[in-house]
Amino acid sequence: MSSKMTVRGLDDWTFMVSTSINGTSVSLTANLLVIATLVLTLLGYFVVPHLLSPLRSIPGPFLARYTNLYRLYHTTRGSFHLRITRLHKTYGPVVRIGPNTVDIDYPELIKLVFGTTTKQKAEWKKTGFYLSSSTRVKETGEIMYNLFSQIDPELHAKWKRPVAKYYSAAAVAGVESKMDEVVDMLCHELDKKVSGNDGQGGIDLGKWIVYYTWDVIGNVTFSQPLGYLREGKDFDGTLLTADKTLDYFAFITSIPWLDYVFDKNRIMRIGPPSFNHIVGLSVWHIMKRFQEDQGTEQKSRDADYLDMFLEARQKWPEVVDDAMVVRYTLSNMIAGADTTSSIIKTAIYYSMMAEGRWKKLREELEKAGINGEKCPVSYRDARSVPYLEGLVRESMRILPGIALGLERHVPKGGFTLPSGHYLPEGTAVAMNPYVLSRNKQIWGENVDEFKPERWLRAGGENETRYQERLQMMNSADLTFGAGSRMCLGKNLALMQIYKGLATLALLYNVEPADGAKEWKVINSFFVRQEGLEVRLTKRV
Ligand code: HEM
Repeated sequence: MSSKMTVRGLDDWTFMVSTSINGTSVSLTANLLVIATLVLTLLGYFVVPHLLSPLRSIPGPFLARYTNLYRLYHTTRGSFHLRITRLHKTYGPVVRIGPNTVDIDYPELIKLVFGTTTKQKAEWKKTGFYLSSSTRVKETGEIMYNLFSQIDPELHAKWKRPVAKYYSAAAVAGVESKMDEVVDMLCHELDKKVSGNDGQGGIDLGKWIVYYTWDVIGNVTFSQPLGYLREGKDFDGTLLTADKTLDYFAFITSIPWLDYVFDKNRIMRIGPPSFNHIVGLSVWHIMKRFQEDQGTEQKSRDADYLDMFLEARQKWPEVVDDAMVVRYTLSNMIAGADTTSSIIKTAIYYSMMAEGRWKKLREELEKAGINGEKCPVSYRDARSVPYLEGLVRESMRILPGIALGLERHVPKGGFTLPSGHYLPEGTAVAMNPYVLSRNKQIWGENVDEFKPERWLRAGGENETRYQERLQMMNSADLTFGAGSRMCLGKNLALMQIYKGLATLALLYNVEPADGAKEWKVINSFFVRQEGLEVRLTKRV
């Protein structure tokens, strides 16, 4: 009976094939074949690897087991930090967020994964997540990696050595006067806004903060602000391009090879808008500096980063050529402005949303003997005020400037997580500063509350207990990364943040503008907030 059926089946099949030649059932048969092939291919490509994967016992969303498209989709929506926090609430400290990617919420593993000791240094290498944040040079087709995007540990160490010292706290003190010039420019422009509208209408202070940080980066790198404060707008489109490019970087991190289709495609570049303009700007400044150096005029200004990079070129000729100088300037420009403005905006937003917090900041500054006549406030003074310290640290905790998972590959030999899950060599492990800063074991039940006081010594708390608590909080703080790939510009960023906030708090009252809408937080490659509408009035 069954063999008959089979034969009949075969007959039918033959019939269909033969009639297909005449064109009657062709589409049905061909469709069945295509669908079967597709199903088998999909099974082979997505399902079989999952069934065989050593990560299959790790919990996570269903789709993420099979494809990185899950992560790509949520990253593209600009709210991945919220999604991943929810996933950790559902699944616990280990979540599989891609076929080969696991997000972990173990603050105690920061030291190991990011290699904070010499022995562990560079064992857990950066993944392809970082590669896209480089630029393909239009003219030569070369991909220009920078200090951030270079994932080869040896090359990275070689590139970093000649310039690391220029980012120390002492070296950064040398560019403070350049920062002061830009703080003055910011206040000058804000004063015009205040007197222009009598402080009644709203202004988008967030925009002015972005202009401030980009102009600071221009001034400390090239001794020339980029001009956004002066023009009062994104006059050359660079800031919009930067936003779009960072959105693209965020999108591509989940599937880095796609970058060779869209951006680093040698045959026909499809998109996104590139940082070529910033490369061009850097090259222009470098050429100008060469010409100036050949002139007889004595340099009468403080050294800027370009001077330092050119000094490195002289001292380390085997590593630093002209292209490397461009790479260094690009690291400053790409990594330094939007990250910093994001933290300042968060601090202003949370200060003005809670009754009296902005005022308290001013009172604490004044209590420390810092008043409006001392503006721009010196970094040293600003750092001496514990409340400002608490405000800045809390701003970085509640919304870190980078809120995507920082990824590293598991090294040779694999690694077993505290949960007992084994991760083989090559697994991508992500640690997200946003997730870590919501770990209740570290921060307590009120993790979602903005509370600068958590960084200060509490009433009744003795010094030893406070120091222990502080150390615990510090060890879970990944805002600037950790270990050998820690943020090189941390001192520069902190100086901008502290000086900017202290000066603004002394000179202006800031309140939400009448009828202001809720601001929008976009988790791009860096966190970006839109719509910080405030009512600004001058105080002194
Ligand atoms: C509040 C502001 C900033 C934040 C939150 C921030 C955050 C970070 C983080 C998290 C990393 C490490 C990424 C990783 O390991 O996966 C990093 C690296 C880096 N940052 Fe920043 N950054 C800030 C400001 C700056 C500034 C102002 C500069 C330069 C002017 C800068 C330059 C760099 C560079 C060059 C690296 C790569 C360092 C290396 O791999 O050696 N950053 N940053």
